[in-house]
Amino acid sequence: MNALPARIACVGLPGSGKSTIGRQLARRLDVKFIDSDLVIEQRIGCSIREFFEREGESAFRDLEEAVVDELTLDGACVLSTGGGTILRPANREHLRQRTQAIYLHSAPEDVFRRLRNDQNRPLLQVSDPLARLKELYGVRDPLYRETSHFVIETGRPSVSTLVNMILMQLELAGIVPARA
Ligand SMILES: Nc1ncnc2c1ncn2[C@@H]1O[C@H](COP(=O)(O)OP(=O)(O)O)[C@@H](O)[C@H]1O
Ligand SMILES: O=C(O)C1=C[C@@H](OP(=O)(O)O)[C@@H](O)[C@H](O)C1
Ligand SMILES: [Mg+2]
Repeated sequence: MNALPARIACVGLPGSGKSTIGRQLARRLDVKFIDSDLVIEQRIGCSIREFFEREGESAFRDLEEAVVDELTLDGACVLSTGGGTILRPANREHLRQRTQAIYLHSAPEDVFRRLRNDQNRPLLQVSDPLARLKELYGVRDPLYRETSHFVIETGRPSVSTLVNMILMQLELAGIVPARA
């Protein structure tokens, strides 16, 4: 059994449930919850969508890389990343080496259903968001897999069932203690 509790990270497409599941998982493990997007928004003083529009994606990725480097050295926590965090090789390496990374695998159709009416995802403010999600999936799915230690299928189960499934995987791997 490892020294407990571990640093756990959630990776996956926008709408795969990283923020929602990460928050519940942290509560269940009684560790701090950190959402890298919220940390970035606190630092820039505006929404990520506004920042994207004003400064462009690459300025956002620079900031994200600095924040991920910092947060993956923080103590025991559940860290929910942004969907594009895995695009930068340094982020993939930090997540792989410093955390137990969980890929919340979702089909583009599932996340499309969840995010249809969400105005806060800058990359999906296009005329055909489903086509955009399929494109993102094609590029990113191999990178999520390369980064992560566990893959969880999120298509059908509820958030609380997924949290239980993740806890079970982490217990089986000896990363968190088995519940009584
Ligand atoms: N397994 C799930 N079943 C149903 N709804 C979900 C599931 N996972 C996430 N959601 C919903 O989808 C939306 C996006 O989730 P969110 O946690 O913001 O995703 P991410 O942080 O990966 O972009 C939220 O409204 C959330 O409640
Ligand atoms: O997929 C992406 O490139 C992004 C996903 C967002 O996070 P979520 O995955 O929580 O939506 C956020 O980091 C930013 O808008 C960029
Ligand atoms: Mg999120």
